[in-house]
Amino acid sequence: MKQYLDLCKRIVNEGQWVNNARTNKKCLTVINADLVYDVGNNQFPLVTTRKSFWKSAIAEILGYLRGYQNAADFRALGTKTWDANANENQTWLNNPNRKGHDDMGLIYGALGRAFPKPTGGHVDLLQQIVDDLSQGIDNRGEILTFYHPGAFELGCLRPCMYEHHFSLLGDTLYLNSTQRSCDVPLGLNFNMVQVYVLLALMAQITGHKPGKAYHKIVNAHIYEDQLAPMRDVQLTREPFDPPKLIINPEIKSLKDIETWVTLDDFSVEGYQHHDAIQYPFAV
Ligand SMILES: Nc1nc(=O)c2c([nH]1)NC[C@@H]1CN(c3ccc(C(=O)N[C@@H](CCC(=O)O)C(=O)O)cc3)CN21
Ligand SMILES: O=c1ccn([C@H]2C[C@H](O)[C@@H](COP(=O)(O)O)O2)c(=O)[nH]1
Repeated sequence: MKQYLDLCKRIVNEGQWVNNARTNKKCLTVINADLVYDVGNNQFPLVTTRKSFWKSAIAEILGYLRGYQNAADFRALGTKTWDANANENQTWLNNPNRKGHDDMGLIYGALGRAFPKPTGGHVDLLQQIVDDLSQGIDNRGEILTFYHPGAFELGCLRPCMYEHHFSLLGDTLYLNSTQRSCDVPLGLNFNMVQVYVLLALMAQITGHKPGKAYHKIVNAHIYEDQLAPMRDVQLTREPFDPPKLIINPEIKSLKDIETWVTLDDFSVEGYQHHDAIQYPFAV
């Protein structure tokens, strides 16, 4: 929580205004932030200075792991967070590659679970990583990437958290996640949860202890219409102690994640938080 608040304060105090053409809004921006989550010691990085809808964040990461590319599938899992990008962005609505209502196109897991090979065919990057890690193999390239510049025109948004690199040291699993662009009031609130859950789940299904997750953010910003609630409300509040995340120990394989896991398999213990803040969302 402290590292999140420090980043928010840094943007407010030192950020520079940058015009964003895609959203037609100005963003107060800093470059580079490195956050670390101690998954092994269950230091769940949940924001306490406002109510966090953490289940929605977990639904997003489950959808990515399943390779979903339709906002209706995300809604069925328990989050509406992709509705606007799928259905309200004029550039995407005008894109001939959009396959109709709720289509998000070739993004995130849809790419990572079927990454096109230059020689034809696809690779399921996630399945390969799970297979390697389950056998205790770390080939120093256990990288789940969602980044394919040739596919940008086929999706509603380029992936923000675009790469997750897993590493084994002995029986402990580590994760380095990289994010190119970060909406700190809204997106990061979710992304911290997702990096944490991704390492916790991958350790659980591959039979390892979770270690630390390292989250690198390149462009960290606050949109112009989010600045006042962040500076004048959220940053005036004192954080509470972090809660604990509990994951159903019956989740034992990637198949389990693909077939029966729901948000009921996750719970949070001891979550004390301040009131909700509704931040504006830039489509
Ligand atoms: N501008 C922007 N910021 C983002 O963070 C973002 C995008 N676009 N587009 C793609 C995804 C969608 N994400 C979203 C979308 C909506 C919320 C949101 O509205 N959150 C509210 C309530 C969530 C709920 O009730 O489920 C919040 O208060 O956190 C969060 C992340 C993250 N990503
Ligand atoms: O997981 C996510 C997904 C998206 N975001 C934010 C970061 C930006 O504010 C927008 C994406 O806009 P681009 O013009 O494609 O950079 O969404 C996030 O923080 N986390």
